[in-house]
Amino acid sequence: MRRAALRLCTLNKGLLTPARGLTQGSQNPEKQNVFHILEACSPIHVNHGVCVRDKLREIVGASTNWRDHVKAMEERKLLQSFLAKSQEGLPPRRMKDSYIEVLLPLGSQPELREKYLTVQNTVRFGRILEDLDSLGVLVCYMHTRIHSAKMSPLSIVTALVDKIDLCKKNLSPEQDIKFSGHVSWVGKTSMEVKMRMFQLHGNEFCPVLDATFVMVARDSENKGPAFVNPLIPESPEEEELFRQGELNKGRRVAFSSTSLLKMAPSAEERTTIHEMFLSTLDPKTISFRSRILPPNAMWMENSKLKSLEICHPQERNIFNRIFGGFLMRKAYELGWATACNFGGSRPFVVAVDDIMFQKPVEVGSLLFLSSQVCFTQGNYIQVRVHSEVASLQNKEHMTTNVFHFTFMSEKEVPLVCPRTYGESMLYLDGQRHFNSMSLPVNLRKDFLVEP
Ligand SMILES: CCCCCCCCCCCCCCCCCC(=O)SCCNC(=O)CCNC(=O)[C@H](O)C(C)(C)COP(=O)(O)OP(=O)(O)OC[C@H]1O[C@@H](n2cnc3c(N)ncnc32)[C@H](O)[C@@H]1OP(=O)(O)O
Repeated sequence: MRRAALRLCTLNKGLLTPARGLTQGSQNPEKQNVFHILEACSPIHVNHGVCVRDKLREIVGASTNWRDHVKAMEERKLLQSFLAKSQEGLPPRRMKDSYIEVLLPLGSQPELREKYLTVQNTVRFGRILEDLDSLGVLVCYMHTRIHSAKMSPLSIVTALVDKIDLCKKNLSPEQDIKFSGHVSWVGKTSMEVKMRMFQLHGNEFCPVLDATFVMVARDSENKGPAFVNPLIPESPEEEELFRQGELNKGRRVAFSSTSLLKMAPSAEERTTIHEMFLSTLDPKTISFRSRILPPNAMWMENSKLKSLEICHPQERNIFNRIFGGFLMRKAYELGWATACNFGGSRPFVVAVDDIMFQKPVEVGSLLFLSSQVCFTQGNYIQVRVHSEVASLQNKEHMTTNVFHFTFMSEKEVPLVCPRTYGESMLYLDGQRHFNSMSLPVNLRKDFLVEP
């Protein structure tokens, strides 16, 4: 029985109330044609849709031309001396110090809308993943900023998308979207960031998405770890958020230590797999070797889709590696196509969890994405996308990311049947991811988030 699927976005009312000077851009008609970063203390208004990235580029001094990227990285080496020797040497920060809001004016900028549009007149979720990634990093730069320095000595990278839960709302490409985010927990070199997304309905921004990312600070050259400012919770709500961050870290450690790559499945899981195996034996032959598909089922291997990306400089991030958001968009779109192909209708995403960025992807890499359905139940399709890069010298492949997406189809989908032991482990891993969410989701017509 599925325990959970979709968490409702709940706004912590009263928490991190915007400071003086913070405005909701779309309520001001004069500002509707600009993309805002609305920081708690100093609102910044920029005149085009990539201002979060421009701001990030400014913070780290990234080059805008690829031919200058080596020089820009050389200049960043000089910032090493600004790195703290210990965390205690850094001033503590409050949650509101990193709080920012960003407005995506889809409602008023038709040229921007094109980038976000699906053929079904909904918003491309892959684009939202890119925006969340950039915003998460910007939030961390707000937390760690050195007021006296123009550039940050830190290289902040995405380590994990812990989870993204979507609320039951249409995402219209014709209404403004607002993002907000702040640091909610810090370790020594890592920061948990909570982000929310809202869409304008009438005069009100309604919550549509909750996301938790973990970012890691590295030195100026992105070669070793670097300390981040401590975080001081200021109210009972903030203390609760901080405590939750601590628990999240513990949960991740526990989840990873019981990984099927390290430990045998539980007794219940073994029974599940054996029963599935028995259901695929041909009763006529009385043999373990003749396998047939049960009714309304598909072999897992037949659900696979693959793609290849050549990682051009255009897709680089501010540290001259491939932008995490781009990797997520590509994996998401392949995952969506896999679910679409499997379920025979256009599915919509209900949750994303545990996207681990294990290794950076270098510019120029060949990125191999491999996607498959690993678990299904009712209308739900759990998809796993594995990405690896090939070294051109020795042809070795190295895993860079594993992505987990939960989709919902309009109609009931076939069972997915593992044939080998390895596939059975994928099935159980998919089931674990599927069960790790919190509330049941009922199929709703107004819940449409497409690629
Ligand atoms: C005209 C255009 C021109 C444009 C030019 C510019 C173009 C701009 C376009 C893009 C703009 C936007 C870019 C914004 C940047 C986006 C970010 C990225 O893309 S980033 C790209 C995508 N991302 C990447 O490429 C990252 C790839 N991954 C890595 O590099 C490494 O795995 C690692 C650094 C993340 C961790 O290395 P590891 O050796 O394990 O490190 P340690 O053992 O030292 O631990 C350090 C801390 O990390 C913690 N921790 C670790 N893992 C996890 C986890 N899974 N879960 C949770 N926590 C984790 C660990 O607990 C510890 O915490 P603490 O106790 O100290 O507090």
